[in-house]
Amino acid sequence: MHKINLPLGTRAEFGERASRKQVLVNELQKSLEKRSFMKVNTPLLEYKEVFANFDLKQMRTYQLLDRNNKTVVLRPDLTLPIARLLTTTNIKLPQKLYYVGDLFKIAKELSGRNNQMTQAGIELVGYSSSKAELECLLLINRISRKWLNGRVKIEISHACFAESLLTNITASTELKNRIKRELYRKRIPEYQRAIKQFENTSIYGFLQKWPRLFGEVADITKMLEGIKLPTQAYSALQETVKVAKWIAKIPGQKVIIDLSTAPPQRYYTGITFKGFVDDIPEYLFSGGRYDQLLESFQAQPEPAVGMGIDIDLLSEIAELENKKEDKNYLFFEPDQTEYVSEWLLKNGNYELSLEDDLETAKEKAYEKNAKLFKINKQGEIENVVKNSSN
Ligand SMILES: N[C@@H](Cc1c[nH]c[nH+]1)C(=O)O
Repeated sequence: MHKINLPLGTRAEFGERASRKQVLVNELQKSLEKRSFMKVNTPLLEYKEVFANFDLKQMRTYQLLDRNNKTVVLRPDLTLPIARLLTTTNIKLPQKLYYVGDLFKIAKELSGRNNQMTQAGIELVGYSSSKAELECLLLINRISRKWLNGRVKIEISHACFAESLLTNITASTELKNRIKRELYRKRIPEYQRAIKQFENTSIYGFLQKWPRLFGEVADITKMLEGIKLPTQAYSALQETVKVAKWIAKIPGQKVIIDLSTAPPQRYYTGITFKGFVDDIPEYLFSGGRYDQLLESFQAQPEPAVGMGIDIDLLSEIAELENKKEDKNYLFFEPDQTEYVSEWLLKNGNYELSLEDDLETAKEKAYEKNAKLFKINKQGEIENVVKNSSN
C-alpha cells in the first residue's frame, strides 16, 4: 500500500510531546478554573469577516467554502472569535475568560514552521483598571517560575505611543507609515532619511533616540531626560513605565520597555507585552489591552485585556516535574469482571495487565518495575510475588 504523508506544516503528536502538552494544559486550566475564569470554546471555522482586521504578517489563512458558497476560514487567532461571541451572546460582563485551542496560519514554504498551533489564553473583558494588565503579567510570572526556572523576560510597550507621537508632528499618513516601518524594521539609514525633515524641530532629539528606546525602566527614563513629548505620547509612556515598575518589583522578574517595536496586533489600544525565554526568537506570551475590539463587531466598546500562550513552545521548553508514581498491574481472568470493575473504580492507581497468562504478566511487571496483583478465587486482591528462581 502506498503511504500518504501529512499536509505540509502539520504534524501528528504522540507519546511524550503529546502528554507534556496535556499536562501543561491540565495544570493551567485547573489554576484558571480555581480563579473563576470561564472556559470558552469557539469553533475552528469562522466567517472570513471575523478576521478582516487581523494582521497575518505574511502568512495566510486556510479558506474553505461552506454549503452556501460563503468563505469560511480556519481561525488564525482566538481573540477575534471570542470578541465575536461576546457581541452575539449575552454573557454578562465583566468576565474573566480563558481558552485553549488550535489556530491555523499558513507559513511561508520551507520556513520550517507549523501551520497548526496550540494556544491557551485569557481575556479579561469589562475591566478598565491596569490591574487587568497585571493579572496577565502575574500569570506570565507564575508560569515562568513554575516551569521555566524564572527565565521569562517581559517586554512592555504601548500600542498608541508611535501613532500619537507621529500624529502630533505630521498629518501625512504616508510619512507616518514610512517612519514606523523603518523604525520597526530597525533600518537605521532609511529611518534617518525619513526623519530628516524634522531636523530643525524640537522633536528631532527624540526621533534620533527612538530606535534605541529599548531597555530597563532606568535606562529609558535616563534616555528621555530633558525631552518633551507631545501630551498623548507622554501619557502612553507614563503608563508603560508605571506597569513596568510594578512588574519589576517581583523578585527576579526581568522587565524591559521597548518603545520602538510594532504592536503585535492591530486590535491593541494600550499597553502591550510579550514574554521571551533566553535567546529563542519566538515569543511564548503575547497580549495587551484592546478597548475598541467589541465596538468593531457592532457592539458597545468594552475595556479588555488579554494574552495568548504558545503551548507548543512552552511544552518544548518547560521543565516538568517527573512524577514517578508506583505502577500496579492487576492480573485477572475475564470471568472476574465484577471484581475488576469494583476494584478499578475505587483504586485509580491500578492498571489492567492484559497478558494472557500469569507467567507472562510477571515478566512484564518485572520489566516495567511494577507490582503485580491478581484476583483470587474469593474475589480478593493479592500480591503476586515473583519467583526468586525466575
Ligand atoms: N490573540 C493574541 C493574544 C491575545 C489574547 N488576548 C489578547 N491578545 C495573539 O495571538 O497574539
